[in-house]
Amino acid sequence: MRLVSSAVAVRLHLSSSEAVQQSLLPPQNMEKSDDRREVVLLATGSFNPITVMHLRLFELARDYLHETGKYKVIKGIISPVGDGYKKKGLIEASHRLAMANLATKNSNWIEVDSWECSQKEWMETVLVLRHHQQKLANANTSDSSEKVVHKKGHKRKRENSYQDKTDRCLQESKVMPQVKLLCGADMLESLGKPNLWKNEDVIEILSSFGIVCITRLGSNASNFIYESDILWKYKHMIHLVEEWITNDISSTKIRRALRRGMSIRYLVPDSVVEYIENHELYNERSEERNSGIILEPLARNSKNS
Ligand SMILES: Nc1ncnc2c1ncn2[C@@H]1O[C@H](COP(=O)(O)OP(=O)(O)OP(=O)(O)O)[C@@H](O)[C@H]1O
Ligand SMILES: NC(=O)c1ccc[n+]([C@@H]2O[C@H](COP(=O)(O)O)[C@@H](O)[C@H]2O)c1
Ligand SMILES: [Zn+2]
Repeated sequence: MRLVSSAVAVRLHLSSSEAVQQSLLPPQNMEKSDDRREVVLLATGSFNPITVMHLRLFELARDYLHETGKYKVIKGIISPVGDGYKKKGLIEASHRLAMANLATKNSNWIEVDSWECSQKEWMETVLVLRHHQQKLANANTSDSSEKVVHKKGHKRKRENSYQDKTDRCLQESKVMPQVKLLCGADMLESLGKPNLWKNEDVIEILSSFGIVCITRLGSNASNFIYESDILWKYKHMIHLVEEWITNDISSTKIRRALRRGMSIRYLVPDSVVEYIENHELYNERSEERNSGIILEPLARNSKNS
């Protein structure tokens, strides 16, 4: 349930006499005021295949944001990249999507979204963030336009008066959840690779959304922020989360183990192990997919530069 400030809730839903009654009710009957900003965490990546560390990123980020007292994480979204990304060894999105769905089956807040990987071509991460932010905005607007007021025992649609619009804006600015990019420190560092990311995209990701970054062995996120002028400027939009229980699980290592016929049990969820076995995924042949092909963002950005 979405929590709105009680003042706004009172103005939106109640007549003045109801409002007076409501204000006299004991606190447990009133909608609790919660000033924390709602956040949706969006993780993009290959997920080739999904590992338990990908799931841990979400848990770590949520704990961290809740501990600040300023944010309330309402959803996590895993968005596997489309086949057009052309990364070496990237298997079909349909399999990566299916494995991610199996892996998140037991989570009541992390979901998998197929919008990005069902696009014909690879798309910049900023567009994926925009898409999910827009989806939330649409849901929010239709929610509020469907609200009804009770007057003389009748229900009617909210009027579209100036006051109504102002109320709605006030409510939306209060409750509109913010999509934030969730990533590991290696992905943060990739922002500095020539031709991989456009500067304007990095600026928009930082200024309009923000990043929650989990530390990773082999990467030094805080040093990278220090060395990058853009990241330094927007450092207030980057939440750096320390993973104390370090674990160097990566999809590359999972694929390597599989090629060598070694067990990957307990590194990925059991259902994913089973899916990989049943579909005979990941072997020397699949590792050669896209071999010799330039990664799409590199190809696209060097063409345009
Ligand atoms: N062990 C980890 N610690 C921190 N972040 C991680 C870890 N594993 C994956 N991530 C993050 O998860 C996101 C998706 O990563 P990706 O699908 O590339 O997995 P990966 O394990 O890094 O795979 P690969 O080895 O193929 O690059 C990225 O933001 C990446 O930084
Ligand atoms: N310019 C960009 O928007 C850009 C560049 C490189 C990678 N990415 C994204 O970052 C993620 C990286 O995933 P991998 O670490 O698995 O390669 C993917 O989701 C990819 O689409 C975005
Ligand atoms: Zn990676």
